[in-house]
Amino acid sequence: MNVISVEDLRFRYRRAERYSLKDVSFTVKRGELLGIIGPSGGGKSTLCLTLNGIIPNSIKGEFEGDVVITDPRTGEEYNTKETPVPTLSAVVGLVLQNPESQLFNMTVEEEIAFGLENLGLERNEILRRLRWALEVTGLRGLEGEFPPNLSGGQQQRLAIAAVLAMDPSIIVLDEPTSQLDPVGRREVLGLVSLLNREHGITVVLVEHHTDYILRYADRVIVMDRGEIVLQGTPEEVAEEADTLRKLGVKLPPALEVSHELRKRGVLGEAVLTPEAFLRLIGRSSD
Ligand SMILES: Nc1ncnc2c1ncn2[C@@H]1O[C@H](COP(=O)(O)OP(=O)(O)OP(=O)(O)O)[C@@H](O)[C@H]1O
Repeated sequence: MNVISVEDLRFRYRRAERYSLKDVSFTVKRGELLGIIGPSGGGKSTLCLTLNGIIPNSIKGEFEGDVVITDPRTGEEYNTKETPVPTLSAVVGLVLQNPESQLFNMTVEEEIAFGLENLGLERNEILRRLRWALEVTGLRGLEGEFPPNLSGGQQQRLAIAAVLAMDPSIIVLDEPTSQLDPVGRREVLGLVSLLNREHGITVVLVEHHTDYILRYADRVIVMDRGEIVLQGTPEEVAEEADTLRKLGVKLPPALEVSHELRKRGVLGEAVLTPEAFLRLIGRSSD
């Protein structure tokens, strides 16, 4: 079942000279983790904003094509240009780059409960969702903390908790780790994997760290200048290492090295992870 279906999408911001998205088409199946990579200015953030309808409903411009979101729980289909953003937000949660820009309440608990109170849910349901969001994001025990006092990784996990409390079946994350140190990045990407694998949440993840995308994504889209230039499984996309390098996409060292060794006839295949590389050259990764 496709939960996201994007067809011939073109978008130009008001007063912009060029289109930021050009003839973009792809689908995402229920439960998939779709990774989006590509150079700066390629249109990744713009694409994220089209997935919960902020474009074209709140940010206007020249919009052509269709983005259709299907709620896997009800089977209901929403064409984003005909659906209000709050309706779409209940199905597609959006997490942005900078956690600080998404946090504005006095405590962790208030931050998570904020959107819930506006939904008109019963007190018990609010508490159930609050507890679940705290638990799954590992923030239990920090309910009373002032969000700016949290670490970067905790702040981003809090932004994710606030989105999760809305109970979306799809989450779109636009470079959620770009402001984080390696510890924070591991925390957040670990949480994203958990949500996808253990909780069946469909994930669209824009991420500069290609190693994570190639390791965990089910499918990968590479964007450049508003267009999808490559699309496929991590293995298929990794086959195009030369194209990726030309675009300025940083490749995982295992892929770089094994790709070079394959070109020279030393290895028969290129691999995506250090573990696979060690196995290939006959050393266990244990
Ligand atoms: N609000 C805006 N108004 C006009 N043009 C914009 C706006 N936001 C983005 N753009 C333009 O749209 C194009 C795509 O930008 P976008 O931010 O979507 O790319 P990106 O791949 O997410 O880049 P980055 O990795 O730097 O975040 C760029 O040329 C950018 O200048």
